[in-house]
Amino acid sequence: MSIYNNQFWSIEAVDKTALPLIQAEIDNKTKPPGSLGLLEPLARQLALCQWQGDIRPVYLTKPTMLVFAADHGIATHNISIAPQAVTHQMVLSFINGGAAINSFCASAGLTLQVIDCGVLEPISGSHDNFINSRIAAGTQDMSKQAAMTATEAELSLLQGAEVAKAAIEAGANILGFGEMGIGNTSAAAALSCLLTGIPLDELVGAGTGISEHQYIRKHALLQQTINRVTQSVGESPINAELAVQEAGGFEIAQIAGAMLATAQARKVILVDGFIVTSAALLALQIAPEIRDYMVFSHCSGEKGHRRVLEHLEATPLLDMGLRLGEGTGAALAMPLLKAAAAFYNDMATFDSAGVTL
Ligand SMILES: Cc1cc2ncn([C@H]3O[C@H](COP(=O)(O)O)[C@@H](O)[C@H]3O)c2cc1C
Ligand SMILES: O=C(O)c1cccnc1
Repeated sequence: MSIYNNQFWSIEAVDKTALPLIQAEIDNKTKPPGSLGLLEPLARQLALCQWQGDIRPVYLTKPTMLVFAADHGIATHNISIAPQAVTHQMVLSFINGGAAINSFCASAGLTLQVIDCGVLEPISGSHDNFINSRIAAGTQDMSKQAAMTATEAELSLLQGAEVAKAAIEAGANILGFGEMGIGNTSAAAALSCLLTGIPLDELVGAGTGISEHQYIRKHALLQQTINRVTQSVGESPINAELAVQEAGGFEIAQIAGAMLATAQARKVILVDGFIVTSAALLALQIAPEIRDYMVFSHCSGEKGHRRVLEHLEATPLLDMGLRLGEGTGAALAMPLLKAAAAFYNDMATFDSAGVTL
């Protein structure tokens, strides 16, 4: 059985026959219909994901942010503002609590875990909030050859799934996904292009904020990558199995595996920015049913993100020009999920409050 097929993952779409009952519950709240905007479909989605045959409160238990990190061969071409060593340095900062994602997780009440999927230099020592899930010391340079082998790609999906399962077993029923990996806006752009057929021009952005000079080099390297792959495969878009090997990063592939395991357990997936969305594209191609469990937290300032969200017909909760990654957009959206659950659970109905229209 192929890991690139939902027969392997057995993800079940949510039970849409529950929709009228859930919608009626929302419409009975003391407010004009639809007046809570995007919070309403959000509450509906949470209720559908947790549906057990009758109307009951929705719960967000031990919300957890998983930040997957890895290095990228393509980054040796100086297409980021930072050298590859910064991936390792930022992972240490996540472990030590000093990064933006630490601040936002603390303020939103999220548990944070950091996962090394293939940072060049391994992290030494053991740490409470750190998981070693290494595949290799960075991917190969995708402009010249496939980023990873078939075995590495499969292992990435499986190991990512294990990380999510462990977080769910520890009590989480909602998982946010973040990433760290210098050069990974390049991997995300190439992967999104290969999976969707969206023109590369619309997907290559400034990442960390590179110069025009660097942008031209980044674009050329990504075009070289797409040409190399489409010439060898002979078609475009290509399937998830090939796309992840050719252009995936270890963190992106593990995020896709973790998302698949999250939906398999019928738990909610909180998608971050451009890079995490490229992992979502991968997971969606493997099991389209996963879509029901995905909440798109924000639209990043990275050029391709809006285009990919449009392609997915996804409405992000926030649009704040964030372009950091790490899971920051997902963490910032967490209070909105709590608010959606709160109004769904606690708000009075017209009957109970004695309000009549
Ligand atoms: C100090 C620093 C902290 C970061 N935190 C997230 N990223 C973000 O930037 C990287 C992607 O952009 P590019 O493709 O241009 O390298 C990823 O590591 C992403 O998480 C950071 C980048 C830097 C430099
Ligand atoms: O949207 C993102 O995920 C993003 C954008 C720029 C840099 N790092 C991440």
